[in-house]
Amino acid sequence: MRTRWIAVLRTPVGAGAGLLLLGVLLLAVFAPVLWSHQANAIDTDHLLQGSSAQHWLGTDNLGRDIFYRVLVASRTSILLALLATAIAVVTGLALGSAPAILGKRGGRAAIAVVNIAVAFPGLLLALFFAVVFGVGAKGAVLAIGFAGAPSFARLTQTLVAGVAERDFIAAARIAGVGRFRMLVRHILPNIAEPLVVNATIGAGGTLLAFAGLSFIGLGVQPPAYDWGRMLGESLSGIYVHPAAALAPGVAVVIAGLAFNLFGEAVAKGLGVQVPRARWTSRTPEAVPARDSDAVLVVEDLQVSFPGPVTPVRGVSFTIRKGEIVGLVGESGSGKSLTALAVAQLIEPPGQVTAAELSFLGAPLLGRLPVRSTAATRRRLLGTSFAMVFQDPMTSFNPTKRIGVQLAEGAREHQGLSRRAAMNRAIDRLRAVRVPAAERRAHQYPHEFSGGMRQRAMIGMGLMGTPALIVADEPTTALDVTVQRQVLRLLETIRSEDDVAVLLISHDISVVAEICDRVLVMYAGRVVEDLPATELATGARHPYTRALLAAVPDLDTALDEPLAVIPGRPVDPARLPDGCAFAARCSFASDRCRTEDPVLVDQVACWHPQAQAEYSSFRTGQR
Ligand SMILES: Nc1ncnc2c1ncn2[C@@H]1O[C@H](COP(=O)(O)OP(=O)(O)OP(=O)(O)O)[C@@H](O)[C@H]1O
Repeated sequence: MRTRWIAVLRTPVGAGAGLLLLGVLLLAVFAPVLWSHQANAIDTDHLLQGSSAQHWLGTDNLGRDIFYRVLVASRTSILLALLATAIAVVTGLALGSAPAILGKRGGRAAIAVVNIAVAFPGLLLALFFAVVFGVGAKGAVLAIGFAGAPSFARLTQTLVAGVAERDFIAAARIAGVGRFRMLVRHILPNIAEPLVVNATIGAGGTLLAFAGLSFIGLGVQPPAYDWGRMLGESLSGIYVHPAAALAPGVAVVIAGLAFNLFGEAVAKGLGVQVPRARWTSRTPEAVPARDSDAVLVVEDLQVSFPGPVTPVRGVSFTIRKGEIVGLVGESGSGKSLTALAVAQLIEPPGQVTAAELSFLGAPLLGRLPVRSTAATRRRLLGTSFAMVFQDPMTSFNPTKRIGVQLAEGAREHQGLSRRAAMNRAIDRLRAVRVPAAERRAHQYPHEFSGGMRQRAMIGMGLMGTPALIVADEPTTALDVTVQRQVLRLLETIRSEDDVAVLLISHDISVVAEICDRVLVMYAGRVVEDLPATELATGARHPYTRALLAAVPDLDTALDEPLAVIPGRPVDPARLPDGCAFAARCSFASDRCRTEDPVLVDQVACWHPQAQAEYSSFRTGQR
């Protein structure tokens, strides 16, 4: 990051703005020390004089030198502007990050407050607060600070929401990191840069606003003086002594420009822009897992969004100890939403309902059973549940060392000391075959290769004693060799530690390679559930068959076009009556177009096909 700032200062605009700002700040520090005497010296022989060799910009009504007074006023003007900016930023940061800390209701209230405050013109707010806090420098600082807060609150909200979407936040949430800690350690470091840049630009505007309040007599009071006050005092004589009125005005413009230009140059150089949903559910009674080996029981899971649109429509499955279950389907079939719902990562306005959603026998939805608390539910997920995301680059917080990120959850849930947690992190990195684990633990995510980052992500899941790893397209961003290594690693973890795995992929050949069972999803439903070994011969749903037929292999004729599934996946907002796949299915009958088939005997189809061998698909890799 430091090198990027240096690069900005090396550009002509960056260097110019930086020098100008440095000059203004040095002036604010040293001018009162060097020239207070000249600025305050009263010379009754030279009252209200124009420019002369002795007084370059003339004198005021007490014969004081305007030039030196403009220089000396720089400290009050800039200091008060910086103070007001600091108040605006801190208040804005507190208001803007409140939704991330306060949960659903408090968050909504904070957003409403910000929305209302933003709707008021800043100048009106400043005048209102100036009257509330009283006339004078203190009142003006508070007034301008609070008047500037809503725009920083909105900026913070936008930035926090942007970071909250990232996978490393989801990973930290699954690891059970608390809201406050999440904000301080994961979110704020990632939004600090745009905030600082915007605060710098904002300081220019604050300087101008402060001069405005002093100009109309609500800011700095005599005998103190700032540029605004000087401007106000000399305005009446602008036609006789223009320099006396123009000089403080020019000073405001130059100082304001210095902050603005510098902020803009840095924003441009760093690529900084100058400007979701929580858990609700039906409340089923706690249903104990019916199967003592069941790690995850999902019964009639629905995920919906306002529209209304229900991209996941009644998904049911059970994953048992040490089982690897594949969830496969085209893009948009609802695989990721299913995984996110299981991980409790669907945010409002998204809604999750299920007849049952339980993990290791504990219900994840609805009212908590007696003697259970939200903290125990969080701890259960934090220690026994792991999620691996598609993009290993976004899965880690870029500002923190890998080892620290792995250690964080262990410190929180297992109460390990800093050193013990770091030792476990190194041990887990070794377990996922990261070479030179001790050295690597002290490196940042960008120093890891893609495959190594993905393995480190799996290592993060292994910090506790996971019973289930949900891996959402864990190999899609990796090349084939690394993809194979990651799949092998998941398989090894399963066989060594009896960990269950839900592997999500749009690639049926990846799923077939390591899974025990395959769930095929289409338009938010599981349309077929079958053992992976039966994929080649036992698939009965026309959609599963179409997915299999679209996988090329060494026997695929090179001179013929690759098989594709005709048509496009359905839009969850516009589901047809009957079977959602009917429009693309060559076996569809009138019944298919009017009646929606349900999963019976592991297949949801009115015309399940007889078992057959697929020439173009092999599961022989297993
Ligand atoms: N926040 C949301 N609001 C409305 N619709 C959404 C939202 N998130 C996802 N969807 C819709 O839900 C459907 C299923 O999305 P999901 O991400 O689960 O698909 P997927 O099968 O995982 O696809 P991919 O492989 O591309 O990730 C998509 O049509 C998507 O547009």
